[in-house]
Amino acid sequence: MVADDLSIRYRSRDVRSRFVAVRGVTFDLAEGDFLGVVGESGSGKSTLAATLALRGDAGSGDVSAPRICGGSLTVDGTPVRGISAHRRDLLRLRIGYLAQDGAEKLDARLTVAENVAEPIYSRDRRFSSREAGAAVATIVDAMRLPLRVMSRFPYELSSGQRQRVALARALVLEPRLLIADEPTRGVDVTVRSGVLEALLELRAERGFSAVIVSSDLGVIEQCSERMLVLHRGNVVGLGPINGVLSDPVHPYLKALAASRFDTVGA
Ligand SMILES: Nc1ncnc2c1ncn2[C@@H]1O[C@H](COP(=O)(O)OP(=O)(O)OP(=O)(O)O)[C@@H](O)[C@H]1O
Repeated sequence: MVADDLSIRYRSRDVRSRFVAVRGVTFDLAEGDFLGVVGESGSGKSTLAATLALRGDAGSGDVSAPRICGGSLTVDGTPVRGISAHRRDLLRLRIGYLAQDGAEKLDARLTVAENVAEPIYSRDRRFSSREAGAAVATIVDAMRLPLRVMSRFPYELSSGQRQRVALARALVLEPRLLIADEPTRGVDVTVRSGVLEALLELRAERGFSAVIVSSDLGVIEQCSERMLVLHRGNVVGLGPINGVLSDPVHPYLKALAASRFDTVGA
């Protein structure tokens, strides 16, 4: 994936909220690379994540969806700006996407196993149920969830468990690229590290690349080598985490560097 001077805006009917939410993002992500995206609330992280996952507006007419308004985005060698909805849908199959509200979007009428299996059957209705069951159990287990949750309904789980179910759903098709917006949102601190370790183990096994969004620097440090820091829609830092925080000039980077020191000292 390559983003080159990528800018994203919303085109709400309300003129006051038609604005460029993310400006001039440039990075590349090689196979197996994990890139963390950090920033305070409203800095544009989810807007960027949805766009990278090709969930933005590509002629869908959805006015609430973010839209690329400058620069370019290339996924698997395909420039995505202006591609047809059909080609975009095919590309999407290679991307696992955990939206920020992924846990809330689980289907309350389906069990956990059915929710996780749903992308498999959306792709191929006649897929073998035995193979689908094995793929679901493997990924649910990898997300450090007890297998007994498979027969439960989402509302019977804790919010952190639901987030892990949503993450399992994003990974069940073994995507080449994962875009995970707050993968540890609501996840108990005692399990958080386990979930991030599980992602790293899966990377070692499957070799996928990922963009991991979090407002928590500790989460990013644990699962990625590089980070991109957003502040009010602008990139204020990009590179190896230690490098970005070693000599911060921007006030937000200074605050991030200080928070890291506090955490280490605590
Ligand atoms: N559908 C939308 N229409 C118009 N503006 C939007 C829309 N969604 C988000 N925004 C605005 O875009 C900006 C970036 O929002 P975004 O959700 O990407 O930030 P964020 O960094 O993910 O924040 P948080 O950590 O709180 O989720 C904010 O000013 C937000 O109000």
